[in-house]
Amino acid sequence: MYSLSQSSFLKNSLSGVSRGLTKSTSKKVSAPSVAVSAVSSNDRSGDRNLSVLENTLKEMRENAPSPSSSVVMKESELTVGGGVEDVYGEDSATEDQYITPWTVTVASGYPLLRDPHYNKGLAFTEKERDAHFLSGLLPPVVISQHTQVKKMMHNIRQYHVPLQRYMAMMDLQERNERLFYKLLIDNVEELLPVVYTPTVGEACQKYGSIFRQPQGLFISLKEKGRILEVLKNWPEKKIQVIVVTDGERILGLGDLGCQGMGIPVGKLSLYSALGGIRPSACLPVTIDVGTNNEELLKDEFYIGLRQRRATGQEYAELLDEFMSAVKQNYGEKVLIQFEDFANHNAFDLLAKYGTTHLVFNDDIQGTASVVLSGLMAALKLVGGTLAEHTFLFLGAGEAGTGIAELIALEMSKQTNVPLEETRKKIWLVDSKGLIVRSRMDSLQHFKKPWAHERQPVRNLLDAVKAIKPTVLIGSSGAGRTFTKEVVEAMSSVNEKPIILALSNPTSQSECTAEEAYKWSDGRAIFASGSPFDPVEYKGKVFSSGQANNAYIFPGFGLGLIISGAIRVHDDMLLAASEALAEQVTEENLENGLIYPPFANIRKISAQIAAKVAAKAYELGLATRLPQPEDLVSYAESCMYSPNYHSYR
Ligand SMILES: O=C([O-])CC(=O)C(=O)O
Ligand SMILES: [Mg+2]
Repeated sequence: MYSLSQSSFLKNSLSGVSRGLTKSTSKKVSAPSVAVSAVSSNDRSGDRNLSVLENTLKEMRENAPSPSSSVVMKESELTVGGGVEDVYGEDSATEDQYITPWTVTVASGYPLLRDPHYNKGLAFTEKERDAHFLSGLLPPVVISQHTQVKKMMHNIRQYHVPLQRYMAMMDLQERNERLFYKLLIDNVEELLPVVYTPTVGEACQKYGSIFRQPQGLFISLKEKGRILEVLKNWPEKKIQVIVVTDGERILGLGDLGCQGMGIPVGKLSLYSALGGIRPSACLPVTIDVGTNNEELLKDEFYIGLRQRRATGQEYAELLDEFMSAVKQNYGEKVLIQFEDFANHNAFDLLAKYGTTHLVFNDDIQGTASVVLSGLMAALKLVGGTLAEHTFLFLGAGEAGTGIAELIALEMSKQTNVPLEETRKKIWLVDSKGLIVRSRMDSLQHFKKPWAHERQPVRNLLDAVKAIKPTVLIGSSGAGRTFTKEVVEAMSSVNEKPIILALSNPTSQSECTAEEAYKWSDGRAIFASGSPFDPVEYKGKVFSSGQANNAYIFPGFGLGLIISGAIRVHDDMLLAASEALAEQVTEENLENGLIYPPFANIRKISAQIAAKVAAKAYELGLATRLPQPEDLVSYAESCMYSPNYHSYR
């Protein structure tokens, strides 16, 4: 049997493999910075499987979204599972990472049908069936991937319960990864709400009951002291993006503990589908330090540690060990996206690791970038510059203060007015009312920059009346807080009030699209974090955009990866906002849409990636040299394609 030391190497785009080399040598290859480690044993079916291996390697070389066009390759000797060959790019993290304690067979025959990375189901051709011992294992018919997509869509549409659709999609991902991504990419507008918000929220709430297969790495307090070892248990070695949560603030649903895993899994499937990052380069991680959710602690199906959350030093040490282990195992160019941490950790983690790691907080930075982009587009409808508008937020956490800061930064760049001044155009309301100077002493540190001079105001409605904002942004995670009175108050002071209800999932949205249009008498420019269907009001159909960080993070991450960026910089967020806003057409705007349709997201992601990468080069933060001439086509050429390849 011909097997690979961790078969998943195959799924990593590969730069080359050679057999029987045991001496350390080095050579130039024109291909990416990824690795293969192949292990041959004495099984007689080796040669059969080899053809799969070679073709798969070829396929992956063709399909490799790697930043490197040329890397030095080394072969060295390992002693795992028999005669060994190992090839790895020099910019891989450490050689040691390829010494793994076990091997996995690259399947042919029945196991091939059970391997989601290579399985093509009924799309295996006659020749492939003959060559790979599949004859008789499949019914006679051979169908195309296109027909498979059609069939799956038909099947999924039979389910009327969103969670069933979600489970059908997860099953597909476990069965046939390429078909899953093909389906998602080709039907992105229909399937985004299934694999992402709002359904992923319900999936997390019920994750214990629907859990079937681990889709990511669970790192709990039990793993303290051996997180590096745990990382090595993950079958993929060349990781480019990690999305990590500790489950404490999942969407607007609160503490879901270990069951927050649905979020990194969902985000990373968008990284691949929307941003073209190879699925095998994506690692979902949930850090389990317990949960304070009493219901989950009592739930017999709960999958996490049954204890209250560790905090303070215990928490910090676990996170620190994780961050160090990631860097040690995957190198410093792996992107770590923090997702759905509670406010009290999110800001500190970003500040702490922002100077040592390539980190990005999606809720603070991704949401900020997508909202700023929507505002740039909305200004084309309402007129004026950013600095001529007044902003009021409900919610002063990660999203609220993150967006506020990016708006203030952009205003400052546009007007040459210091940040301290531009911030004064932005007001935030939290659970205690308007954030004003007299509350300064009791405010959490991330709220302090927003404490401006004014009389205290106790609630949102009074704040709208007092501030008379032109833009109202909901980022509190609390649903139904933009009441009729609030929307009417916005509409009484604005011809076209801009109203963004960002909280997710739909149940937590500050108001519905229908409410926004009805209560503003059809004048609101509205977008929301979770999608709403078009609304008919007074004979006119109103479509609203989805102000969701899903527009940003996939392209943003791609831009970081293709430039080999080593740090995230705020100017990259601004670049991403501009790139996205440029994709909004006149026609979109005429229809009240301040975001382009998701149907074009791969092209949009390439544009975002190019602008982000260009900024990384400009700032001297890019390590992939020389800079490609045409970054947009380079980004496109690096994107993962879910089309099948032939295994001849
Ligand atoms: O996941 C989403 O839909 C957007 C997001 O980051 C959040 O709400 O936390
Ligand atoms: Mg989030």
